[in-house]
Amino acid sequence: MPADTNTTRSTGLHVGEIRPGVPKVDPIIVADNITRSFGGLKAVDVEHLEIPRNAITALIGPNGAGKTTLFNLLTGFDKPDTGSWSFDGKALAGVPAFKTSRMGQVRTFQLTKALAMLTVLENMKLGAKGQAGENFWVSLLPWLWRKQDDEIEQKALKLLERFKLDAKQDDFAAELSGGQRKLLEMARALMSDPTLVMLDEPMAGVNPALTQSLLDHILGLKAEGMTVLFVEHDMHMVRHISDWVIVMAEGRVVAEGPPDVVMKNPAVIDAYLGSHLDSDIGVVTGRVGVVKEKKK
Ligand SMILES: Nc1ncnc2c1ncn2[C@@H]1O[C@H](COP(=O)(O)OP(=O)(O)OP(=O)(O)O)[C@@H](O)[C@H]1O
Repeated sequence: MPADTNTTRSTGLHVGEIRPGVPKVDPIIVADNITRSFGGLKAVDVEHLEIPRNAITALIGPNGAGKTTLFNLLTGFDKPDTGSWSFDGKALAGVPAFKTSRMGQVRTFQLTKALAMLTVLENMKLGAKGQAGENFWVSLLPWLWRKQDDEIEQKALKLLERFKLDAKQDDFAAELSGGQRKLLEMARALMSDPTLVMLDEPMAGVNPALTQSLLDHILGLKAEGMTVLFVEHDMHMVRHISDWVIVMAEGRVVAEGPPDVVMKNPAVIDAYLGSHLDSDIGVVTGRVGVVKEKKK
């Protein structure tokens, strides 16, 4: 992958004045009037939102802002009360999760108990799409599914090598460290050759020793032409890795823009980001265009 592409922040992603809901030059997701309530609580109330293609977008906001609920809606794991949205120009409302993933939109999952009881390689194989076993007629022809199984295994092993988990292929996923689990979640997502990868708190529980590796892998996805959308509380990561930041609060998009612009917005800093903006992990990622300003 070209080194400069890997570290260059994408700019010029939006059209016109920066504001919540601003149109993007080349959006991969376009969402309109998405609402989802739980009882009397409107967890998500998004009027218009566009996610830029082949860029890294962070979705941030305080606890309970609606980030996970929006993620669930966009990926078909939950149904909105109202709204429509498209992925790559195709309408997605009402499309279930397994179909959105076949269409190229995949999300990572925290390792559940059941998945933790499987080996690393078995977890990877579960991430493959269009497996022969899903097709009744093909499943009756053992030579067809055995060949496919071999191909899936080869692909899984290649990815495990890339994520430096090949030595762990026969270990139970439960035995992995927090950071290795995150790498496995990402590697498993790549089994379906996605165009959009949605990461759920990729840095949560990651030991600093693996931070750089994780960041490099995420930058690598973009360098390969994928789009990344992630929910994250780690503001250092958000500042340094994202090309675009979307801020949610109380279900709504309250701000969005390039990280340096959003994070200089006093309302965003005071209300949502707290005061830990004074240190910098630019040295870790080596990204160009790193935000230098420190909060006074
Ligand atoms: N299944 C549910 N049933 C009832 N209320 C829910 C459900 N899921 C989410 N909520 C509520 O919706 C609101 C938004 O929650 P959500 O998990 O989307 O926020 P979040 O921004 O992802 O928060 P966090 O950063 O803490 O993960 C919260 O008030 C939450 O309690």
